[in-house]
Amino acid sequence: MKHLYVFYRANNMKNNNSIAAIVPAAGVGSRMQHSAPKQYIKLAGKTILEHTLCKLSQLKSLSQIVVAVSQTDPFFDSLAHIDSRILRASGGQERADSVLNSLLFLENNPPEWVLVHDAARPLVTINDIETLIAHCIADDEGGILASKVKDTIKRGNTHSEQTVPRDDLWQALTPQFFKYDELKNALQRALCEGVTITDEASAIEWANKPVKLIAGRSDNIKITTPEDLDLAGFLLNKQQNEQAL
Ligand SMILES: Nc1ccn([C@@H]2O[C@H](COP(=O)(O)OP(=O)(O)OP(=O)(O)O)[C@@H](O)[C@H]2O)c(=O)n1
Ligand SMILES: C[C@](O)(CO)[C@H](O)COP(=O)(O)O
Repeated sequence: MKHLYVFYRANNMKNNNSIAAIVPAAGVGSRMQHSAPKQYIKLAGKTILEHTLCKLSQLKSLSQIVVAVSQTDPFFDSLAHIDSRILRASGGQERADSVLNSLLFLENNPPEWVLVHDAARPLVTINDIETLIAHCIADDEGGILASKVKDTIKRGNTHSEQTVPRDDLWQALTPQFFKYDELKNALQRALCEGVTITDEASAIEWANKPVKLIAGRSDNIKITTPEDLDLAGFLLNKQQNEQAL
């Protein structure tokens, strides 16, 4: 019995304050209308996914970088050179399924925290990620990068019916940073009950747990439609030039 207990502890105990990154990269990019999934479009010399992984690989605090890709993804092997911490998990039908699969992939040696970051957001800065992690760990609460809505917001379909007060409106960005157990349980339960989950915070909110809003740069855009490509390419080049100085 004692042996069994020791075996259980060794295999299921979380490393204190350990952090694994999860990168959902199994989407098809339907809104991009490109021949390949958008994460494999090349901008400023690298694919979007390579840019994202190069950013995360600068974070020494990460124990693993789990990338969820579709089962037929032919490109994953070409990413291994970026960082030895990169591991492959299976993508799912929706983004939330890809994240849950990645959490389950980590189940045998779970980290204390997970940092979930879209493959499609290569412009995130290390400074913003470190700020998010520091605030959440200091307060022992999960949170997300978000940017305050800047434009006047209208509600309506063909005609504007209302101007929506925006004082407390934020755009959700990634990374989103939560305790491993809390996120896995919330996501599993919410998906089981058929709740629509578009980001990790929506699962945590549904579970009535707090989500910190940490102001991040609004140019951490999610590359979604063709008109995002020129802007993202310009900003990636700018970041690379600044880093080279
Ligand atoms: N089944 C899915 C769907 C999305 N994603 C990932 O989640 C991130 C954000 O999703 P989104 O921008 O919506 O990507 P796509 O689903 O690829 O785009 P679209 O909705 O236009 O098809 C992307 O990095 C995408 O690869 C994923 O891992 N698994
Ligand atoms: C997680 C996310 O990037 C936050 O903005 C977003 O929810 C991804 O999905 P979307 O359906 O494209 O909003």
